[in-house]
Amino acid sequence: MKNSKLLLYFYRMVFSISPAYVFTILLSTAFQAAAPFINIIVPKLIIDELMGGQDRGKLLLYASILILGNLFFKLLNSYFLKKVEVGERKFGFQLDSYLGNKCVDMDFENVEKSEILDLKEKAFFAIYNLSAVRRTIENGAAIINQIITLVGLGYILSILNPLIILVLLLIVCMNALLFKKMERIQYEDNQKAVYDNRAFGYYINLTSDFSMGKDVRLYNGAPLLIQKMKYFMDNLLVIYSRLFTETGKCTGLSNINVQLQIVIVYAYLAVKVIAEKITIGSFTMYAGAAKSFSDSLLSFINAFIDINQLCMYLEMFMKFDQLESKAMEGIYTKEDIKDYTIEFRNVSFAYPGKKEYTLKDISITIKPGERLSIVGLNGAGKTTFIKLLTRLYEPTSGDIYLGQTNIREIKYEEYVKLLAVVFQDFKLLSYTIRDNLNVRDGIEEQVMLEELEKAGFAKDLEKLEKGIDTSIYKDLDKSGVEFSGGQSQKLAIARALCKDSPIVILDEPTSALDPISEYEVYKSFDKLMEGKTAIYISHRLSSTRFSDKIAVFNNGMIVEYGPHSELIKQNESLYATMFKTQAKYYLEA
Ligand SMILES: Nc1ncnc2c1ncn2[C@@H]1O[C@H](COP(=O)(O)OP(=O)(O)OP(=O)(O)O)[C@@H](O)[C@H]1O
Repeated sequence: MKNSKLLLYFYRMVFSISPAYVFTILLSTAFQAAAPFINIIVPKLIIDELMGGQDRGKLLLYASILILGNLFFKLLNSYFLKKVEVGERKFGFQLDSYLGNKCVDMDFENVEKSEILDLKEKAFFAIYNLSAVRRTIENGAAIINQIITLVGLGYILSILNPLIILVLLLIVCMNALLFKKMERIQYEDNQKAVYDNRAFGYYINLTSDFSMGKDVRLYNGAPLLIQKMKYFMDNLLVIYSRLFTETGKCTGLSNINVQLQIVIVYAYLAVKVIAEKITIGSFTMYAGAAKSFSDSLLSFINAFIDINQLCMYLEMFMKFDQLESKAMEGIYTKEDIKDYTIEFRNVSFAYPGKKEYTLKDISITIKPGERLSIVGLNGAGKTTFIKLLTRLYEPTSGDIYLGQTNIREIKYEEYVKLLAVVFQDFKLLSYTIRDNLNVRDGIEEQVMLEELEKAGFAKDLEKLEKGIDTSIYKDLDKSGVEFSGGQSQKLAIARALCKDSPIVILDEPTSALDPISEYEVYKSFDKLMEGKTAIYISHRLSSTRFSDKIAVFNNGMIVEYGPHSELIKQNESLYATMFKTQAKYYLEA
């Protein structure tokens, strides 16, 4: 994308997030640009008056303009500085939530793609480590500011000698080239450091992630962690030491240039004064104007180069911002769907970046209200089947229908209302139980309590002092409770039930429940599902007794399908073998 287009896109986005912030910056910029002129023009008038007429009235007037003018601009600038600071904070929060929404809306399959992770890393690095957004806004303001100042000062200097502008321009350009070189080195090195930064950050987070504490301690993980951290830290140090050496050289050279410029301008002005071509007052004014002109020019060029350089980073940010979410496509709403028959038609699926298919030519129909149990050996593709049904991934080929509608054509946020899912690795949030269960508009406390009871959590709830208002985990509430695996699973089941969706999907729903709780859950399965379609994956094959149909997955295919009573009769079937092996184990024990 061309830089001008990129910047237009960017400033439009900033303006759409916070128009007030943009206006404050523009006003602040205009006042900042006007301020220096007082200190360049008025001292000349004072000095000339002192060397000439020495009119007290005039001197008093000039001195008053100088003092009051400076005071006025100082007050105004510090007022706007504070306003910009507050605006910047507010804009920062708005940008955080904008990016947060972007991440949440991103297609799930993108979350696992390394190129997308890298893009996100680069985009976030630009924003949070390089403050690319703030710098682009500031540079934009600086460019406007400097243009106003340069036009004014350029006019003053052109009265002296237009050539002086040329000399200043040359020296400033030399400095600008050095600055550009520094920026390029910085960009290259920052890009090189992306992977090492990500890996180092990952290991650093691991050290402070207490949920990993048990595994780290019991598997002697600390030395390996330290070793990995050191490895990536050493890589980063090599990159950054080159960066600082190179940028140091550039800074030294540019300082020499600045001194050279001072010598040239002062020598020229001194010659003019000696030749009585200009007054002492004019000497002061031109010297001040030349210094300010060169400062402004350098700031202008630097802001210009910096903004161009930042475009390289902003491009990552824009690419990330423009990632389209397939999940957001679709036209139909929940109300348009009258028939909840689920149909997989010749569905095959390979994970992104993988050649081999995890699911191969799956065709199956699940009628409304039916209970389907999915069983199979580890890695057979059971969870992947659920991921496709829940649209976390799209089939590589084939289609999934709900009634007569391809699920792709249903708006994603509407589609997920039809599903209540408990994944193997479900996550509860660090809110209260009530907030975790508040998954449907208008849900009442009584319903939450009933679903908690159905999921077998009633007795646990009685023991909680704050009942349904107990916080889960201690992240945000000191009195929060760390529930056991089984208790958490009951809460996750209750949350799914609270959604009151016509299709319930449970992946290993009872794996963490004690045998009695599991028995209770299965006993009340009819009540629990209440005519909903239920799909569940379980390695405990006793659960299949409660299902209407069983689909046996092997190597990404459905190899057996039917009710328990039929499959168990086929002695050689995978299902019968698995069922009998488990039953034998229990009986022998
Ligand atoms: N995100 C992923 N990227 C690449 N491959 C994956 C991903 N998730 C799973 N797989 C692979 O897909 C295959 C099927 O995994 P899946 O989780 O569907 O199996 P499963 O039948 O649910 O297994 P289990 O009974 O162990 O839970 C496995 O070989 C697994 O390694």
